[in-house]
Amino acid sequence: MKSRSGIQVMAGLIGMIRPLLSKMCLAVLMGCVGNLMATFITVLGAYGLTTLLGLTGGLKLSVIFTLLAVFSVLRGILRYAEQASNHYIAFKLLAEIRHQVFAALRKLAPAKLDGSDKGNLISIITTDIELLEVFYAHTISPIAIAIITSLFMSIFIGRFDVRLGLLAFVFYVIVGAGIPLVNGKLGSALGGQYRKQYGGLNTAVLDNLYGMEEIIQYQAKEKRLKNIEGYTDSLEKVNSRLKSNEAVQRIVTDAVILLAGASMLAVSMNLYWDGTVSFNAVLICTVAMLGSFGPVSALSALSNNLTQTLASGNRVLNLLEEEPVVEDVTDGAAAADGVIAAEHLDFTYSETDGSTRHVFSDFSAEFKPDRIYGILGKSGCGKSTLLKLMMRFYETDGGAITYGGKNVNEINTEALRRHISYVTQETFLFQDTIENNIKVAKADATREEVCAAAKKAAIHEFIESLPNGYDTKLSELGDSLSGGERQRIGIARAFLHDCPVIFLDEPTSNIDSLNESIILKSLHTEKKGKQILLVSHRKSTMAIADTVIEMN
Ligand SMILES: Nc1ncnc2c1ncn2[C@@H]1O[C@H](COP(=O)(O)OP(=O)(O)OP(=O)(O)O)[C@@H](O)[C@H]1O
Repeated sequence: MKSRSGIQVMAGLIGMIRPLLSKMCLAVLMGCVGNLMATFITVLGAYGLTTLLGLTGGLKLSVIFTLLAVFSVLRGILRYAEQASNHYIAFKLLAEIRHQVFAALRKLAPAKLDGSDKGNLISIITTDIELLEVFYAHTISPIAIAIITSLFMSIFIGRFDVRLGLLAFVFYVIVGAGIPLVNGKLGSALGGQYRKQYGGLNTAVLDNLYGMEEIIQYQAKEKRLKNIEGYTDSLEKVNSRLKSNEAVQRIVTDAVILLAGASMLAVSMNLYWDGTVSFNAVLICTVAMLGSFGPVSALSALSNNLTQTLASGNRVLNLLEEEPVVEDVTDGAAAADGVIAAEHLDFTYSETDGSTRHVFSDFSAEFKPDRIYGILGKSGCGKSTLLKLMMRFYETDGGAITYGGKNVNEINTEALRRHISYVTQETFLFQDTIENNIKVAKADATREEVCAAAKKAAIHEFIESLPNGYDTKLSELGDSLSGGERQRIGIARAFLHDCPVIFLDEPTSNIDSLNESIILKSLHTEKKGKQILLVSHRKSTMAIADTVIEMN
């Protein structure tokens, strides 16, 4: 995984704001004015004190009270407006980022989803993106507000004496930049570690959910629980270190703010004794110093979450920038008819962790129209991989896959996939009705077409026997259906799709011989004008193949 510095992640995330820049500027402006009003509510108190003490240079009490009333009301309104704008920007951007992430996933799938790191992917899509809200709503404008208000206050204090202004500036820099930078540096590895562990925990939980039956059957509960506990323990350890960093940061920030007030008092008193400044200045500068740390101390506190936010930002940016294993062809041929051929194929899987799995060396085969081909071979020899290469889920390292003599890399990927019905070893069922699940293959199919496809796949009678028939809703994970029923729905999809090429990967592995014979008969009837490739270990299924290709 590419690792960026905090500044690089921020630059990447800020780059996405461009369309909402004007709203962000408005939010910053309201934030600055609101925070300065909050500071001046205390500073006006100091002016009032100087007036009550009868010192020169004070303001009239009526003016002070009027300003106090105006500032108090406006402060509230501006704070609300600033927060509302920031959240509007944040949620608009989150929606945009989600669009971008799903567009990236569409490009990266199916190879990316073939990998093992699904839990991590889910935590990027859900919690990591969610965390960016903190960056957009509570990070960018606070940084801008802290810089602008600190400069304003340094100038305001500096008007009494430049040295006092400089002193204030130095303390603002320490609280607003020094402490967060040191804190961020100390916590950045921890923030990254926390996000990584969180992704790992997601993967482990998903694994256990999907493998619940195996866990129960082989009594692996203790071991799996230990595995989850391992993740939660290390998450807790990282979290408690993050929390103790946060506590130290708060203590140090408060101490520095008190030191700033004391220093301002000491230095301004010295200048007063020298006769350089009035007693007014001593009072007002000290109160202004103590009352103006709101924006910079917010920055200081922000560094605690910033490490995690930036780690999340890094993971989201990595996903957005990830190059797909295969780029879709959009300017190629629109059709993929004719003989399908694998010509001297070489292929090796490469995992993100650097490991590889060599599958093909100089493999060749040919598949002609109007025929059913059976593909045989021992487990793991690459039968499914051959189908995936023909679907162009992966690109070959050497040799070529051709359709009617055209290289698969020169055929529009969308047209290619529209040309093929691909039934995988596992049929995914959506939480929808059975009819809609079959209609995934052809959205505008009529009920008659759906029934016809279901009959060919030997699932019609079963569906009709359900109280709600084709309108039956499938529960989550489709667990309410048996493996064979799921498989037959997958096959019904392929019949409904009605393509010139059909790839079936172990289509009958869970199906009884009666239903198998109905499906095989349907395939036999359908084979005219089609190329059907059948991967199976079952002799009875292989019996309908016109040609059997043995893979070694
Ligand atoms: N996404 C992947 N990343 C890395 N290796 C993979 C991936 N998919 C499959 N493999 C490996 O490639 C080899 C070929 O896998 P493939 O699924 O094509 O075999 P198969 O002949 O269809 O096996 P089976 O008959 O058991 O279904 C196997 O060793 C498998 O572990």
